[in-house]
This record gives sequence, structure tokens and C-alpha cells, in this order.
Amino acid sequence: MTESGGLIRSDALPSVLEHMEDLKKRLRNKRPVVFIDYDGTLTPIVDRPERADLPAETRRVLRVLSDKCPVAIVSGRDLADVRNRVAVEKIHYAGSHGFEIAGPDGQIELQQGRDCLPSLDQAEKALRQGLASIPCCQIERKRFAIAVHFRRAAADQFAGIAAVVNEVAAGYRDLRRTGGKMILELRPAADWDKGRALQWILRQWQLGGKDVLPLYLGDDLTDEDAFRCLRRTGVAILVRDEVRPTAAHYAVENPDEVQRFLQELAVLLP
Ligand SMILES: O=P(O)(O)OC[C@H]1O[C@H](O[C@H]2O[C@H](CO)[C@@H](O)[C@H](O)[C@H]2O)[C@H](O)[C@@H](O)[C@@H]1O
Repeated sequence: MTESGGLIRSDALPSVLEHMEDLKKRLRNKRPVVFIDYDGTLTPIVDRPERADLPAETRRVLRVLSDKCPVAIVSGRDLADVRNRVAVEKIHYAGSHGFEIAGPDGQIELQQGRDCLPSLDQAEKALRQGLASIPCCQIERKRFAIAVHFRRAAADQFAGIAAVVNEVAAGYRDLRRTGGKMILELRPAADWDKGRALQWILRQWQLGGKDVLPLYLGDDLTDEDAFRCLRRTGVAILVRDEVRPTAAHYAVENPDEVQRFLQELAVLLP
């Protein structure tokens, strides 16, 4: 096992499905709170973002689990989009990487996100203009982020797409450019991410105590912010699709294994 700065190589992580007994022990006298990413975790990665549908069986498992413990979906997608895709009423949802959060009791938007809306609107126009001539380059506007998808673009167009995104990003001090799986994104430069959103939700639910065990499942670099928050106090599970350093404790191999894990977890709970 290689460790550096608290990180471990993803291919050295143990499978959580082979360690359910350990989890059972950790859950003795504790209540779990389950946080789950959407794309690549609950659904397989597909060519078009609008085609990433939640399998009906996964929705059924989420219903059963959310009847037994608090569940939150934490996504880079727009809040309304991810909420419609999952469509389980009891769940909390965080969209736009946590800049907008909704639960059964209401909805909040981060003020630092709202302050950036004029810049996001202008940047979206500039991106649409700058990228209009590149075939298969898809722009997805979320309330508090703009994703430029290049999964279906030709490889020799990648550098040109990045140049346009970088040039637009340079025009807005209140936006920052980030990356993901075959996407480049512009989002508010505020100090807020999935980890901060997770901590906010735990406080909101008054679940910060020692009798709570937070779990987080995710596949992408943005999920590492949440993994780091749970390094000492929770259980972080990576959907492992590449070899890279990670702050996770365990791995699963794909969304099918995520579904199986959630099902097995639900069985462990009263
Ligand atoms: O935080 P997540 O819920 O994992 O969202 C991250 C991004 O996911 C989506 O894009 C990714 O999935 C698409 C569908 O499988 C795929 O086509 C794309 O290449 C991936 O990057 C979503 O469209 C983005 O808005 C999210 O930020």
C-alpha cells in the first residue's frame, strides 16, 4: 500500500462489500447518515448527460434505505435536474456541487453563488458563442455552474475547447475553472465544495454527534473534498474506475456494486 499525505492509491483500497462485518461493528450504537454522488456512482457514465437515468431498482433501494436512515444526494448537476432524476421524496439533495441544497423542509442557495449569477450568465453566452462551431461540444448550464462536455468531441478539438474555456474564465475573477470526467466547468470561486455541503447538511440535521456515522459514496475528484471531511469520523467509499490517490477508506467497482452495497446496508439497519 502506498500512502502519501493521508492519501492512498485507489487500487490498494479494500472492497467494502468484503468488509460488511467491519461496518456492522462500526454501526453498533451509531446511526448512519448516507451521502451519495449521482453520475458515475448511482448511474454509469454515458455519452450524453441527459441520458444518465437512475435504474428503477436503485430507486427502490434508495426508498427502502431512506425509510431507515437519513440519505442525501450530493451532485455537480443542477438541483432540479438531480432531484427529478432520483425522485425519492424523503431524500435531501445538494446540486451545483453544494451551492443549492433542498430537503423535505425547504431549500437554500448559497449567497456567494447568487452573487456570481450575472457572471455565470455572461460567461454562458461567451462559451456558447466561442464553442458554437465545434461539433459535439455540449454546454450544460446549471444554476451555479456551467459544464462544457467534450466526451463526444473529436480528440483533436480538445485543446481548442480548453483554450476557449480558459479565455472566458480569465474574464471573471468571481468564477473558477474546474475539471471532471470529460468536462470543464466554470463555477463560483467561493470556498465551498461537496465537503462543505456535507458538513452543512450534518449541522442542519443536528447529526454532528459521536452517535452518528456518516458514509459517503462517490467516484470523482469533486467527491474527494467530502472524503477528506470523513477521513477520521466517517466511512468514505470510492467507485474505483482509475488508479489515483484518494482519501477514501474502501472501494466498490461500479454503480451495480453501489446498489448492492446500499441494499446490504439497508438490511443491516433496524
Ligand atoms: O457530482 P456528480 O453527480 O457526479 O456530477 C458530476 C457531473 O456529472 C455529469 O457529467 C458526467 O456524467 C455524464 C453522464 O454520464 C457524462 O456524459 C459526462 O462526461 C460526465 O462528466 C453532469 O452532466 C455534470 O453536470 C456534473 O457536474
